[in-house]
Amino acid sequence: MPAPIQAVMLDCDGTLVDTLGDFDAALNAMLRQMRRPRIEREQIARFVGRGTEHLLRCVLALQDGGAMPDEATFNQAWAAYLQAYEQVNGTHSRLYPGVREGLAALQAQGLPLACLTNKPQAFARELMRRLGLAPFFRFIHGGDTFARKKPDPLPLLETCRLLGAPPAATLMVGDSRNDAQAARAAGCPVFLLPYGYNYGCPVEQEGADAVLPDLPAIAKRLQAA
Ligand SMILES: O=C(O)COP(=O)(O)O
Ligand SMILES: [Mg+2]
Repeated sequence: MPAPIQAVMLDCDGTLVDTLGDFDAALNAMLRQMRRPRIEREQIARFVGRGTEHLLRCVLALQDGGAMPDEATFNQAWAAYLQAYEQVNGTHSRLYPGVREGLAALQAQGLPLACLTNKPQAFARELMRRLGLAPFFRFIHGGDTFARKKPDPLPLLETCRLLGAPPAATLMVGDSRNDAQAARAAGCPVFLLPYGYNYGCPVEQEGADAVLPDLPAIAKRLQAA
């Protein structure tokens, strides 16, 4: 770790919260409404992490032999999905083990924290509130907060600026190559957790500064540094 860490940004889906149950419920409600076949969780997990547009395009293309949806189909899916997700948000989600303790340990070290996800901001804020995590974060930023989303470095750079810490001293904690690529491009150090959604690939190959088992292990590593 080149510079002492002054602030931490944490991804949401696959890092803090196992949201696969919410994605499952909302996507299958959308597909039902569109009179399409259902999709299984294992398949959904491979599409999570690059935001809602990407998720919907992947699901529809999978069902249509790889053909991307036309605008009307996409717009229908988008409206149905957002409505369904808003209804289920948090109902079928659970925190990964150690998340609350890990966030408390980071906070106890005096580190300002931000949640930085590709989920729409309104859904992310409501989810954090429902799970009781909102008070840990100075900012909760989503995929629609800035002009571009991860793996673009922009949301990380903007969040660092708001946190008042230089990118080189702001740690990104995530579960996927989007987080690693965005962090690299922003000049932020990055730790990955192995239990989330990384397109079905092991996170060890994503070039992170470290892969650690859970959030408490990350807090311990920062304290020891
Ligand atoms: O793709 C999403 O909707 C959320 O993904 P993230 O929380 O891992 O950024
Ligand atoms: Mg993630």
